Amino acid sequence: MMDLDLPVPLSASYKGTFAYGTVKDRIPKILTKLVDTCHKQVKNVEELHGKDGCVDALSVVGKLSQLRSEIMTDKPLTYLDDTLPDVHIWNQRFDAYVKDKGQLPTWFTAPWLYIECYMYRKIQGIIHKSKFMSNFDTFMDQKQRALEQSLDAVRSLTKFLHDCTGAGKLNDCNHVKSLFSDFIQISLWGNKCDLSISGGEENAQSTAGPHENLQALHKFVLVNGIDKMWKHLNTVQKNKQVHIDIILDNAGFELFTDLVLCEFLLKTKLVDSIRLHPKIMPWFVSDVTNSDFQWTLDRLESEPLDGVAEFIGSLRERINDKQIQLERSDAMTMFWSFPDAFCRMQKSSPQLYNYLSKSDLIIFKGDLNYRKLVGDLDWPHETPFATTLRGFTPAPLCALRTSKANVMVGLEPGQAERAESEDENWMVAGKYAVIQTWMP
Ligand SMILES: O=P(O)(O)OC[C@@]1(O)O[C@H](CO)[C@@H](O)[C@@H]1O
Ligand SMILES: [Mn+2]
Repeated sequence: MMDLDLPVPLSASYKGTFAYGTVKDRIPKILTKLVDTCHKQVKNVEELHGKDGCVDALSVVGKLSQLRSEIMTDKPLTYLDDTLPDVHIWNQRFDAYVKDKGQLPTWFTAPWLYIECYMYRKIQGIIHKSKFMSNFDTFMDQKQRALEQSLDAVRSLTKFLHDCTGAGKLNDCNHVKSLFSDFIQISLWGNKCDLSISGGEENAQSTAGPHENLQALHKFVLVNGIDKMWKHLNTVQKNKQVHIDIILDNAGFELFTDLVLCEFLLKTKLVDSIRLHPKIMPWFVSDVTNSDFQWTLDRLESEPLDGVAEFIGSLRERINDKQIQLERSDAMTMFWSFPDAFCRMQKSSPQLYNYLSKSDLIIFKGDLNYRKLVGDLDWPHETPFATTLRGFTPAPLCALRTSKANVMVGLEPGQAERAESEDENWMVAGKYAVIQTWMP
């Protein structure tokens, strides 16, 4: 598709849009919480490293406060001057913007996807440059609190998994297909538990999990590609071992729903191996890093109720047997925190693209991944999903996304209007969702 035909990128330059509200209100709120978290660290760093530590920690607080102020006053973004391995990518994107637009990118005028990703990368650069806080995960306490608040749902979902997949329960193919649909939807709705949309406010699965009311949630799934995925996996399974990839999103309850989905897919032998792709750095408040993955397993394997500890034990066996693998290499994980639409992956991360081209199915979790799949452009809602991928088709793929940004494609005529009439915030409240597939 020629660039001149493309819709405009979502941007905070359009007052009243969700992007505008995000940059004007939600991002400053996230940064306020971040400054507060780092301020609370000053004492700890001083106790460990004396005066130097205090000065260093206060410098981090000062830089984060300055970042917040620059956003709120729509100042230009700046070159990144840290030593993280992807810094050149970010400065290349900065130069390309200036060359293309003839002006510096600012928070309210540059594309929303670029400035929001840039913000989280800038935070990481500030932290990484500090002398004594360079490995501090500024969102760790929020992520860990969110898991603690979701424990009832974790226990309930573990029991649900156990009851559904116990001895003799997986003999009937139609029943397995029905369970496949359930566990895909459970992983989908796990995506509501995201700490960026909530501006860092608590957003755990504090009620019983989505498995308790899938029927009621069903009408909010606007595009449902479950049948296509079921047929695809069964077709592949007839000819070869099935390997899939899950591009993870949020830690906490969402990660748990993804692990439950993995267990179901492996136990039913629908899939033979799964690679999970975390973020390389703390990202969009609650996105899962390798460290988050590890402490989540460590925390839950000491959870005595409802078989949670035993479930984690069986997951660890699958990890040891390489049926479940967590991607750890920087070269493969770095891309997920670039500001790029996924149609740029083949150029900016060929190793990852070539790896994903061998996958039998790539499942993209969450809203930010969806925004990158479709380029965060203001597509008409009835634009076919395949069109919006703009050639990003390394393998059969599926987006499991609760909608938290005002971009939604692949709808039938009238669907958007009906949803809008039901709820004016239908695209941004995480209430509606898509299970959107692309199959060759
Ligand atoms: O990718 P996720 O965790 O489902 O959602 C990320 C998110 O909360 O952050 C951005 C807004 O700040 C949006 O993409 C979305 O609302
Ligand atoms: Mn997220």
